[in-house]
Amino acid sequence: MNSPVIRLNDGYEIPQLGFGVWQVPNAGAAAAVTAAIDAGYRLIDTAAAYRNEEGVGDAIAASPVGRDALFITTKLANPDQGYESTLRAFDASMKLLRIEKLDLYLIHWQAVHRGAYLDTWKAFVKLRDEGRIASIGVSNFTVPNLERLRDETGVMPSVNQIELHPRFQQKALRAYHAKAGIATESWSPLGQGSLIDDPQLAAIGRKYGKTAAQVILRWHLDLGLIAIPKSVTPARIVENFDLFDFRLSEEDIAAIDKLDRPDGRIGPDPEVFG
Ligand SMILES: NC(=O)C1=CN([C@@H]2O[C@H](COP(=O)(O)OP(=O)(O)OC[C@H]3O[C@@H](n4cnc5c(N)ncnc54)[C@H](OP(=O)(O)O)[C@@H]3O)[C@@H](O)[C@H]2O)C=CC1
Ligand SMILES: O=C(O)C(=O)[C@@H](O)[C@H](O)C(=O)CO
Repeated sequence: MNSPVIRLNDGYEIPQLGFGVWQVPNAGAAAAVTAAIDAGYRLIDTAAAYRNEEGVGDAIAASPVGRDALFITTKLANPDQGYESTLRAFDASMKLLRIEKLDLYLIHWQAVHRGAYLDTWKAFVKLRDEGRIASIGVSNFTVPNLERLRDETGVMPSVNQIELHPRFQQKALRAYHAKAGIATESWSPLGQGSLIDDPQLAAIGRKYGKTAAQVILRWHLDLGLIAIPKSVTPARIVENFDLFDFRLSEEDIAAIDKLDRPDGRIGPDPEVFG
């Protein structure tokens, strides 16, 4: 079964369920991405900072699925922020990925102290206008900086990829995205694996004959989010895509809603990181 898709504010469609490759070594990236494509994933999420774009490129080149059926995301690394440096970094990523056109390019972090995200965004708009990228977006951006991009360039990001999982649900930012027409993409959707042992999630899973991981990922989909779980374990790669034969009840969604914690963040704080 195929992943459902979400329509972005620029008219392009993105698969709702994808495959992330942070912490997958370059040498193992081709095998992991090939297993993911075999399992049915079409969205692959990498980044220059992951240093595995070449391995991802190997899997794309060898894929039995045509390039047009795949949706490739990469991200601009923080030290490359700035107008000219972004143009150079984009070329470097495309050389490693060995593709003609990128589906989605993200500014990895707003990195406010660098003072360069606006110039970076202007370079993104140029690359999009030249047809080298379909969709442009950001990651780890806060509302004032999203609005600054829109106000200064007239282009609102299509996606904001943010840390989001049942213990850190980002309700306020999600509500803003919904009003502003920005798609929310959940990074570390499984809480980096920390939520898998939650007994409540396992109990919900038993009702559907599913694992806690599948319940969490189904929750992302039922909320209308894009989720990009990572695994290098072939059975888990398959398990995490086996979500399309059930939906969570309103009661179960309400129970997961209560797992949200003000201190539930696992990764860096976007206000200061980068
Ligand atoms: N924009 C950003 O700043 C960030 C983006 N990301 C993106 O989000 C993706 C996903 O986030 P990530 O931090 O990797 O964490 P995830 O929430 O996807 O969790 C991955 C961890 O969970 C384990 N796991 C996966 N599936 C299962 C399962 N079914 N049962 C039990 N354990 C499981 C994996 O182990 P194993 O691999 O050993 O199977 C791994 O340790 C990244 O790969 C990256 O693409 C992530 C962080 C920041
Ligand atoms: O995985 C990513 O996309 C990240 O940005 C993380 O590596 C993040 O930089 C981090 O967790 C650093 O500790």
